[in-house]
Amino acid sequence: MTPLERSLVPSASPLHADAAHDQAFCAAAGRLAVRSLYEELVLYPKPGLVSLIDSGSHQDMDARTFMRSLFSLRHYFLRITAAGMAGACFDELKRLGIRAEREMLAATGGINTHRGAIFCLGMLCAALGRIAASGAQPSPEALRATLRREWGAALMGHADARDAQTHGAIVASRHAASGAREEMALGLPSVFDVALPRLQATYQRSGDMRLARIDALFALMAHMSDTNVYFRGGAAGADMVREQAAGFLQAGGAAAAGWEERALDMHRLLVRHRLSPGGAADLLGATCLVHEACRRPLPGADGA
Ligand SMILES: CC(C)(COP(=O)(O)OP(=O)(O)OC[C@H]1O[C@@H](n2cnc3c(N)ncnc32)[C@H](O[C@H]2O[C@H](COP(=O)(O)OP(=O)(O)OP(=O)(O)O)[C@@H](O)[C@H]2O)[C@@H]1O)[C@@H](O)C(=O)NCCC(=O)NCCS
Ligand SMILES: Nc1ncnc2[nH]cnc12
Repeated sequence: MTPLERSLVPSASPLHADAAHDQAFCAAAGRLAVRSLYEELVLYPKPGLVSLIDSGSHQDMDARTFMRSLFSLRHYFLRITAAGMAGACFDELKRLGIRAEREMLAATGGINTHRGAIFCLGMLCAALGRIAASGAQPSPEALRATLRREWGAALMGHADARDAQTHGAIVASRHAASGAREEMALGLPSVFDVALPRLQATYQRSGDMRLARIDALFALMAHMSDTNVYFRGGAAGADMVREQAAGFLQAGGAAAAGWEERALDMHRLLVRHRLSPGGAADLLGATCLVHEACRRPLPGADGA
């Protein structure tokens, strides 16, 4: 851990006496969150999305924009883990999230690369910190229960209180579609009930994490309501993304022969229609974070 990382964890949690352990844990959780978003970025093929190979349906951003964004977020995830560990209320977490959004926009020249990720992975990091403070090990069940118990009511309020004309708000007013706020208020059902089981099943069968992430991404696209897709493509665009992704999974997903060509076909189709499932990309990052954080203890966690 660097001295700067150490200084970002202001004081040990009152519940957990060992400051060095707390600092190591927050630094490891922060690095894992950034790495999870990096794993999402480098995955290919991803229909309509930016990768190292191409910019999908985007004209104003490429992989370099995402790398700049990730660099700007490295201290945020550490800070929000520490805040969760110290028992912060939602308003404090929100202040950190808003500051991180500002830093991301400054790093990308005003382009929204990771707003959904700042929100969803940020809350997950806070929950990881909270669990570590109690001396427990993270598990998907513990993460979900912590989100509900500690910040559930405030997240419900956040979902109801739309204060700005964001793309998500515009979509909510035009379509019967939920978005990041509702997903978070319900405790990330798309991550815990849809993407994580799919990622784990494919990984168990194939032992190949790339294939597992591909299947998890397609499961998300087939299931969720992604305000990015609705904003650009309306209900017809959202139906197209869901049907195409469901068709890919019905054909056997990433386990079936010829899966890569089928995924590329969908990529080309979405690019033709200018559709980009950015919400699904963010939730894939969240799924990778949950999977890795629960697989083995993070440095600094009790027993690690
Ligand atoms: C709660 C907020 C995140 C705001 O949400 P809201 O829905 O009101 O506002 P949006 O600005 O639209 O942001 C929502 C972002 O969430 C992602 N997303 C979409 N659907 C879902 C979903 N079902 N579940 C989870 N996440 C979802 C999505 O992120 C991706 O979209 C980015 C690009 O989006 P956009 O700006 O629309 O850009 P383009 O398509 O390029 O636009 P055009 O070219 O067409 O013009 C992409 O990169 C992904 O990141 C949405 O962006 C939040 O703002 C908030 O409350 N912030 C405060 C911080 C906070 O509360 N923190 C708490 C502690 S962490
Ligand atoms: N790879 C990606 N492409 C486009 N939007 C995204 N939002 C998060 N990750 C993304």
